[in-house]
Amino acid sequence: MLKDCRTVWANCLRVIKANIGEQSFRTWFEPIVPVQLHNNVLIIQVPSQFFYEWLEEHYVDVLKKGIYQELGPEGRLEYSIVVDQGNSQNKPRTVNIPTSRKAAAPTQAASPAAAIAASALTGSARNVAAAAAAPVSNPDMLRNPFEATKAIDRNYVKSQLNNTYSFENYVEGDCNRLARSAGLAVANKPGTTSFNPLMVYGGVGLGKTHLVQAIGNHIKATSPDKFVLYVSAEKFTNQFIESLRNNGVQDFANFYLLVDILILDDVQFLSGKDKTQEMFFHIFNHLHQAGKQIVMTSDRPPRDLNGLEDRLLSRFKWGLTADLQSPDFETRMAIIQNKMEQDGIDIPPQVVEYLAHSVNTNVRELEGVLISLVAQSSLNRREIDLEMAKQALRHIIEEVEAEVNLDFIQKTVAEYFSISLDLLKAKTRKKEVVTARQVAMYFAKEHTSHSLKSIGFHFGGRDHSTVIHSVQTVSDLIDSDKNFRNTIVDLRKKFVKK
Ligand SMILES: Nc1ncnc2c1ncn2[C@@H]1O[C@H](COP(=O)(O)OP(=O)(O)OP(=O)(O)O)[C@@H](O)[C@H]1O
Repeated sequence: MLKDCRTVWANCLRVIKANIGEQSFRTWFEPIVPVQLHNNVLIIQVPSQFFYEWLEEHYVDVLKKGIYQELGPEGRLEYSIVVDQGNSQNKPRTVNIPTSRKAAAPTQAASPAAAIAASALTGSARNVAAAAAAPVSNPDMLRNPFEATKAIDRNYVKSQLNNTYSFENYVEGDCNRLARSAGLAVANKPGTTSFNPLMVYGGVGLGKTHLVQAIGNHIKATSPDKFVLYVSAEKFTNQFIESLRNNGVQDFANFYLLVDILILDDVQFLSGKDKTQEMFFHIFNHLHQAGKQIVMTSDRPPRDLNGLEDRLLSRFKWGLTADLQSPDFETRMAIIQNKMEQDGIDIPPQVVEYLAHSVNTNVRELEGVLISLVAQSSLNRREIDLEMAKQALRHIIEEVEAEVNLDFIQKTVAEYFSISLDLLKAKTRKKEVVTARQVAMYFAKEHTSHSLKSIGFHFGGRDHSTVIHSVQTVSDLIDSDKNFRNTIVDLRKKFVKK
């Protein structure tokens, strides 16, 4: 009797179902569509390259068993798949790939750990010439994640969002404007903006985790049906290693494939971890192709992520890469005020200003200083005042003041000449303001590594020739005007390390 592909596949499924877990069956076999049976070759359609690779790695034995039972020893299996071309410009195409092994009497199933270790993911299948056809997709493939997590090792959901991180308490400044607004766009329309993946990078303690957690919290609050997962790259790696050890790689992948918004923190941690990168690469492809949102952080720009595979790095560039810089004086002030409000701390304005001037390294340090000051105050039962702040922060301040920065110079010079900071940077040509501005530029050139162009920019957007002129004028006045020389000597003391 002539068999048709649907009957053969239905019978194969029966064999498969009896041999694997229900969750795995639903995730990996229900989305498959039988398309053709010809000369003992059964062609099945799968939704993606990753899907095909996963089947070949993890279920080839059970597939062989089914085919053998239905079509005998000469039976063959071929996959019709959507090939990821590794380039967002190219549309996916469908290719037919024969299974790596021919149907045979079933053998002992290889352990998933062994399979992944001997990974055939980069095998010849990738190079098979593509035959153009319509892409295949099956939206049912992603099941209700919460249902799935019941069946899957609960360890995977342990690292989660901290709801104290929000956009509301993430202070905006020049240092983070692009990253913050891209984050907000992603949070409002996950998976549908061109910021996918969104990669946020920046130095230690500048707010990467806060920002990406705010994205996750926002999505959770506005779309409770979405499965948002925040995980550090370190945790991801440990879970993966653990899954290898426990023969639980399928469960690991099953779990991650169900995520709607994947937030991977500190992606630089994957450097040099080839197998983990490979797993992440496939999860990334699958989620991206299914229109799911991916958000990542890194302590450096993608081009400096040595030890990460090129194919992964090239995918990071598909979306948007936004950096976080150290906050400027005004942003530091706002961050302190925000923190005071949040924690109900009361600190006099001049102390706030002093802190914002003195701690200009990173936000975490700024917060740390604030906490230690509050602790000192409560231990000594004393109101926080400038003296106490100076005393408490002596070590940090000394360190920081050793590096005189532009903010500090501008503020000190403005104070010395009794004019406002705004006026110092304004367009006005009033004589006393011009002199103060020229002096401040002179010290900026002397004490910072800013270029002439950058100095001009920080003084109300002036060009570099204005800075050259200012420095020259001040030098001439030092030579010709004794009073002016004394002013400079006086001021210079404030910028020299004691
Ligand atoms: N713009 C900001 N507004 C308010 N708080 C901020 C801002 N940036 C950072 N913070 C706070 O600073 C602290 C450090 O931030 P976070 O942990 O997000 O930094 P990170 O860049 O992820 O650091 P690491 O490099 O160590 O992972 C957090 O308490 C965070 O809430």
